[in-house]
Amino acid sequence: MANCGCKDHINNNTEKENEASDSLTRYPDGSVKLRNPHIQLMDQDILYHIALGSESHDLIEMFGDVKFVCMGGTPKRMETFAHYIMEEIGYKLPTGTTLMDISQYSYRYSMYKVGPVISVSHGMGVASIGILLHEMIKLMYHAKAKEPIFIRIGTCGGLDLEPGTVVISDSVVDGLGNSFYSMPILGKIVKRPAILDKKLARELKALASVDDPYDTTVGTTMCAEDFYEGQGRIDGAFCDFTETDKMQYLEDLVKKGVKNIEMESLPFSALTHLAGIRAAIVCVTFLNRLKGDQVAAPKEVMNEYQERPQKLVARYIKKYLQSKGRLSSFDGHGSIAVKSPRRFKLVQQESQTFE
Ligand SMILES: O=P(O)(O)O[C@@H]1C[C@H](O)[C@@H](CO)O1
Ligand SMILES: O=c1cc[nH]c(=O)[nH]1
Repeated sequence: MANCGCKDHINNNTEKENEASDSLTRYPDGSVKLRNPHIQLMDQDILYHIALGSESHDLIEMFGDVKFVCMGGTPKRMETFAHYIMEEIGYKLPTGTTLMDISQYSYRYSMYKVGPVISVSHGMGVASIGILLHEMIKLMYHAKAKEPIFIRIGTCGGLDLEPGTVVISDSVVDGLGNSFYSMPILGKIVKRPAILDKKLARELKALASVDDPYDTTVGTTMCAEDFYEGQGRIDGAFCDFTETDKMQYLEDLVKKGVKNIEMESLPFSALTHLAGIRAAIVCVTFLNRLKGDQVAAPKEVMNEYQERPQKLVARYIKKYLQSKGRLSSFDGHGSIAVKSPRRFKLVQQESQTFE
């Protein structure tokens, strides 16, 4: 039975329904099946916002080995993560080369590939991550990547949590408490259940160490449409509610088990679920929203906070690769690098078919 998105169906999927949905979203070898009959009929599929295409690039050769697609808001964070994961999985680039921003000439997102890991920026908010998700899911399909796992490495506002706490989402709600992602399509609201992989969330939580000098917790994440009024802030350019109204709303969220507020979790959980892709969200809190609205921590503190979700995700990736005996098997294959910044620019421009 099709999942209509109401709470009963979201929470009560039977094994049979799950199996049926697996066969809709995956080929027997684990590669991603698209729920869109039109794509197969197209001569080529241009992944416009990531500057790749099914005819202009050998996507199987470039991305067929991808196992993890990690995404986060800023190009800088995702470049940092690419270098960090390279170090952690013991990957060495050939001398004189550097990681290449594969999507540089889209001028939209930045993407890096280190062995089986993609690190890509998604920008801010539902629309921006939604577009990237369409193209990353199609990229996985064209590349015939097997059972890829998507992880969002983000930042957020915490609710009743010390700043710097790591929150692993196990469910997602919108500002009205609904756990589906709704958007108008052809003049009608389409609701898609926002579901994350609870097992993956537990596996990530198990990798938090008692020696970490911060807490790691699991809970519900609220996805807002906006940073200011949509997150109950009184410090935007507009505000028609009082501090008391705001505190009532935030305290009510706490009572309902909401641990953090960010801006991408709804499309991220809904579209990965619809594609049959296991997915998790790991965010660090920049502030405790019960104590204020302004993000005022010094830059160095925020930079260190942002490393925390990256550390947890790196532990997971390392453990996974270790379990497959693949941790120290990287010898220069599987990453996308360029010889020197100057040569890289020339090569990219020569091979660019669209901008
Ligand atoms: O992954 P990021 O840090 O972008 O996540 C949150 C949600 C918004 O995109 C942004 C707002 O500051 O941060
Ligand atoms: O409060 C915050 C902090 C970071 N990102 C958000 O969306 N909200």
